[in-house]
Amino acid sequence: MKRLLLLTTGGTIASIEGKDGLAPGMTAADLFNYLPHTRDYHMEYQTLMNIDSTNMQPELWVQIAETIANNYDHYDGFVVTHGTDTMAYTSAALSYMLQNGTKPIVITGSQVPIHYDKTDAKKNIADAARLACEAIAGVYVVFDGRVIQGTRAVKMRTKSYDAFESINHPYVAFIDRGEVRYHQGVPSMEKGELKLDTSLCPDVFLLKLYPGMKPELLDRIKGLYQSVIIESYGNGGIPFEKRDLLSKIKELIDSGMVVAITTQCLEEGEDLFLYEVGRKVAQNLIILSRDMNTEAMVAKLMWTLGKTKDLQEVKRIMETPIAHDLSLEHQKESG
Ligand SMILES: NC(=O)C[C@H](N)C(=O)O
Repeated sequence: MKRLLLLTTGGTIASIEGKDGLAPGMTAADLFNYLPHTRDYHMEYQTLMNIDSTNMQPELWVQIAETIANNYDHYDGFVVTHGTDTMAYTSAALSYMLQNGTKPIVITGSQVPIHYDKTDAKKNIADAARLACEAIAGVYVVFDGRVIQGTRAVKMRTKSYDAFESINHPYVAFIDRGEVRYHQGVPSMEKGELKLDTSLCPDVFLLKLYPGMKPELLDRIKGLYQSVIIESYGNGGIPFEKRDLLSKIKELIDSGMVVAITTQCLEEGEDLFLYEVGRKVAQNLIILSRDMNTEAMVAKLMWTLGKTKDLQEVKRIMETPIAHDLSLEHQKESG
């Protein structure tokens, strides 16, 4: 019989109606009571926090990661319940902070509170516990029967049950009536000891580009942040005519800031070298996102800056795949 640890953090799954609207109010014991009785596992539980995931912070990621690491030897798998709004950031952050493990860490939540008659919560938490019994390693999001690599989940829908998709990466598995069907075989496991690395530097600014943006904005973030991720357009270009953002970016880099370029397009990633508007940027020391999603970029950059401020080294770590967060084939194919 597997030993599982359920850690609850709040979110809609644990929410009840308060006078100001839905807010988390159920404990880990309450959620545990909704799980089906089974002989497959023995589960213990702990209420870690009780927040709407809108209130999630990098320091709380560290708390979740440390709790898992501290209990790692005592359990075979972990289920973390979490609000959906920032679940993809947390799943990515945990993927970086907890590497080289040998056990599943499964994050789930729901679109509808668990105590409602019609809810996706019961299925999601049961599926998550089911996956946590598997002999696989790493961080996964389980939602609506889909198993998604922790670095590849993106919340696509605000209300529907199929809220999450796996972006730029195959689904790991599907869970149907308690049966786990792996999509491309059981994920292979690195043999080793769990490596907990929670050094984070949250000085990461995220900027979505739009026609008409004032380049002077970037002067305001100098000193306030150590880095900026720019969600540019399409394959990844930066305007250099009229409102000249390109010169500002050069200034930022010269001042020692880390600048990363990603794209507003969810699928297929950036390809900065394709167009003049991109190649001009690429002449600078820029971090390339390849086909990483923004949630993973934010978490990875915070995690990387927690280790080094050396731009070359930051670039090396950011552009190296960790926990399947980016595919190197991606640019070979398109370039
Ligand atoms: N469905 C949800 O869980 C949304 C909620 N606002 C949260 O992220 O905590």
